[in-house]
This record gives sequence, structure tokens and C-alpha cells, in this order.
Amino acid sequence: MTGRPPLLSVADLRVAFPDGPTGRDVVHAVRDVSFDVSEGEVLALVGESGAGKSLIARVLLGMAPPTARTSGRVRFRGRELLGAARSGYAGLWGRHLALVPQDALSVLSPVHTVGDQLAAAVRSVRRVGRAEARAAAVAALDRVGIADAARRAGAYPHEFSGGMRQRAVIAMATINEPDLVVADEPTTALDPDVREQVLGLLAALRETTGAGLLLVTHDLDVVARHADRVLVLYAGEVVEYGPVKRVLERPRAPYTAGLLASLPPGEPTGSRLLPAIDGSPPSLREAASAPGCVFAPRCPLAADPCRTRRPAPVEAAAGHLVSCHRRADVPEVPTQLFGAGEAG
Ligand SMILES: Nc1ncnc2c1ncn2[C@@H]1O[C@H](COP(=O)(O)OP(=O)(O)OP(=O)(O)O)[C@@H](O)[C@H]1O
Repeated sequence: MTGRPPLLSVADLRVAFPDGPTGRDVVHAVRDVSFDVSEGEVLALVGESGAGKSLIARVLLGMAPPTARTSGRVRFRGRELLGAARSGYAGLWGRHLALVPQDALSVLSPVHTVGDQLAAAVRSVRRVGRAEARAAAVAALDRVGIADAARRAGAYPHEFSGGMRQRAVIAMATINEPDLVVADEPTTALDPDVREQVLGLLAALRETTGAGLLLVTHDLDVVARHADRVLVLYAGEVVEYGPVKRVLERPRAPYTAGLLASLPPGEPTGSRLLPAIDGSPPSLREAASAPGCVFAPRCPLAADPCRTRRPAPVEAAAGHLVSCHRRADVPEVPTQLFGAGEAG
């Protein structure tokens, strides 16, 4: 996105965990990841399972696992957050930063009505009376498309369908109009048509509230439909980063081409990745010890430099970064490199 200062700016982020019998060694799960998110922008983090998507999301929100060691910079509106104590986040959660998790039941209490939980979220950041908080709760449910919101506010989470619960969680995450919403695979548990509605709702909210959205997903089809820019991660490293249209129409990294080749043809919504790329991602140890590109063992274009030198990010076009020695040799049609994924 142009002209807008970044809301969130992440630079050279590394996340390591203790490893080995003594725990004195470390393995990195995230290496040198840099990106930013602007106001009103949807940035998608995409990659296979274990790529580091959730870890990055958790680090940004100050929710890193206790054993994780982090370095780099995470600036929110210019304020450094990495390494900030939980108290440093206290004034940010809910009001400025919010999370929409995969599983709505992990954030909704079963013993309070949805309306009471939303009203409590309002009162946690604003000095308003009960009636006003309740009215805000109903308005938030209405905004996320829950019919008969005033009555539904009196229901408990178990009385909602899965799709309604996820809408309620989105209402909760956005009720105080945060600047940045982090949505971690927010629709995994939903049916394909509900998934599409909920994603559309999330992406539309940034237009009404101006919030930035960091959308964690493993699904490039979701990226194509709902994101402005995309960061493709492989084994904890950035492979490709840039405007969605440019990256998806003309990927310069074989890994991105492989993800695209994995999309089933003719199934635009709710599609899952199919394994067009042979093999599986490396373990954290294998990734750490690889002298060259971590994707080389699975890459049909891998040549000598790929096995001996880590590729540095290069600007392939304005705002489009790619880390690949063979970027000039990636064919325009991804399936030419990998063959189309077959359903089944
Ligand atoms: N607490 C932890 N201790 C050790 N390793 C961890 C811990 N949390 C995550 N990891 C490792 O970090 C790597 C990245 O995990 P992460 O959950 O971020 O992947 P992901 O891309 O979100 O995958 P998925 O799509 O399956 O959620 C994985 O190899 C994982 O095993």
C-alpha cells in the first residue's frame, strides 16, 4: 500500500527455542522475517504447516511461548514491543491490538452470555455504563451480521452455530475498534460457505474501522480473495513478499509457484492445498543446518548456488521481494514447474 505509514513494522525477527539434551543449543523457528502492515490493509501470512505463521502472530501480540527467545524489532505505531513485559501490552490488547483465533470457544466463556462478554470487553477499555455497553454489544453483533442481535445477545456461546460463534469473536475483537487485528486461521473450523462469509466480513471491517489486518492462512485462494499483500513463508523464512496480484499472477519463487500449482482448478472457494510439491518441509534442525536455500531439496529448479548459499531478498519489481537464486527462471505458469495438484 502506498502513502500510509506502517501501523506495524517487523524487522529481522528471529524466534528460537532451546534444543538438545542440555537445552543450551537453540534452533530457530523464524529467521530474519521483516514486513509491515499499514492502516486499512490486509496482509496475509501464508505457508505450509510449521512455517512459523502462528508463532509470528503470537510474538507480535506479546503471547510468545515462554521458552521462545526472540530478537529483531516489532514496532507498533513506532513503539518497540519486542521484549516488552506483559504490562507493556496491557494498554494495547483489545483497544489497539486484537486477536481472532482459530477456535472461537478458546476465547468465549461458556458461562456468560455473548452479550455480557461483549459488554465486558467494552467496559474493560471505556468508562461507560451498563446500558451503553450493552447497546454497543448489540450493535457489534448486528455489524457482523447476526440477525435479531438484541435477542441473540442474551444467548450463551453453545446456543450459537460455529459460524455465529466466529462472528461473535470477530465482534469481540473489533468492538473497541482496534488499530490492528491479527486473525490466525480464523475460519479453519467452519464450513466452506460460512468460511467465505466470515472472511469477507473480516476484510470488510477494515474498511469500516480502518484497522489493519494480519491474516494467517495456509490457503492461497483465501489470500487471492481477501488480502492486499502477501508474505510467503517457508520453514521460518520469507520466500516472497509483495502485492497479492503481482505475487500470485507472476510468482518469482518456485515455492510460491508450487503453492499455486496446489490449488485445485475450478474450485475457487474453500479450497485446500493439495500436495503438488513433493516431499515435506525440513525439521527446525535441518533448516538451521542447511548451508543454502532451505527449499532446495524440494525445488525442481535447484542448482549449485541454491545448495551452498542462502538467497538474500531481492526486489523483483516495485514492492515485490523474492529470496531465490533462480527467480528469473520460474515459468509464468506455475503448473509447468510442478504439475497440477490432483484432488483426492
Ligand atoms: N513452544 C514451542 N517449542 C518448540 N517449538 C515450537 C513451539 N511453538 C512452535 N514451535 C515450532 O515452531 C515452528 C513453527 O510453528 P507454527 O505453529 O508457527 O507453524 P504454523 O506455520 O503456524 O503451522 P500451522 O499452520 O500448522 O499452525 C514449528 O516447527 C513448531 O514446531
